[in-house]
Amino acid sequence: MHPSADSTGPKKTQQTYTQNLSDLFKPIRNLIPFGAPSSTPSSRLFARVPASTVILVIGLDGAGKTTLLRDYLSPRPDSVKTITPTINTGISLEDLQVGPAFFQAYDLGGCRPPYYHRFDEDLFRQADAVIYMVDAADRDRVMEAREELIMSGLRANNGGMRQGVPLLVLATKIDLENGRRPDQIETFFIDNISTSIGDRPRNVVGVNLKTGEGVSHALSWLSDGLSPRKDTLYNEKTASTEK
Ligand SMILES: Nc1nc2c(ncn2[C@@H]2O[C@H](COP(=O)(O)OP(=O)(O)OP(=O)(O)O)[C@@H](O)[C@H]2O)c(=O)[nH]1
Ligand SMILES: [Mg+2]
Repeated sequence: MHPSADSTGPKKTQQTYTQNLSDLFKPIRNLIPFGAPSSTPSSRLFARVPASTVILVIGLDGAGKTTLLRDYLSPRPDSVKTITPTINTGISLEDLQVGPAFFQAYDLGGCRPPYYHRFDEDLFRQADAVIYMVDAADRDRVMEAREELIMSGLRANNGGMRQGVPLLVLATKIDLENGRRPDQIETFFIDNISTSIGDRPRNVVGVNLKTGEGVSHALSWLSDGLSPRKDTLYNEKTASTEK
């Protein structure tokens, strides 16, 4: 809870929160000097995306966000910075620069006051791409994960993903016995909510973050679509995956 909430009540909290929201990311930019870190497979993959591209990595707790950042995108685990916003939202972001791109990960969902969704919306709105991570083996929470995506990411009135921003759904833990298959996740996350998703590039890829299965395929799709000289690729791939 925001520290001022106890003394000022909910209305003031909302105002304070809104007022500070735009300042939230300034410290992140200041903390991480822009420059080319050592060359890695991931930095080469994202080398051609526009400078300061923001890729939001989001999903419920335990979906695999930290594993993706630390084990697959980062040159070293300690390259991932944990950022606690200047206001006390109870949420921390993990931030990682990969070539010209910034990956920002945080846990979406849980038991939170409603104004937290404004935080979600703001993050979604500034994103140039969204990686939405879903634990395919957590059958009980797949519905919750979808509701969170719709509520903050897609249907927000003044926030949410901008038009045309690509959505990559990563279905993790496909190695586990009780995992839903990627095509089931696709039906649930894409086909059944196609009106909310709208006309944007989208893809669903099943991954095993223990072995890396599926990861480079998924990240290549994203980097290809964000790289200016291949801007037609999404249209081709999207067309071929639509049913
Ligand atoms: N078997 C299996 N385990 C996975 C996979 N992906 C992630 N895990 C495990 O799931 C657990 C949670 O992964 P994290 O990367 O910490 O998840 P997170 O989304 O960062 O979770 P929070 O920080 O709590 O929001 C870890 O023990 C991972 O090793 C996968 O594809 N297969
Ligand atoms: Mg984590």
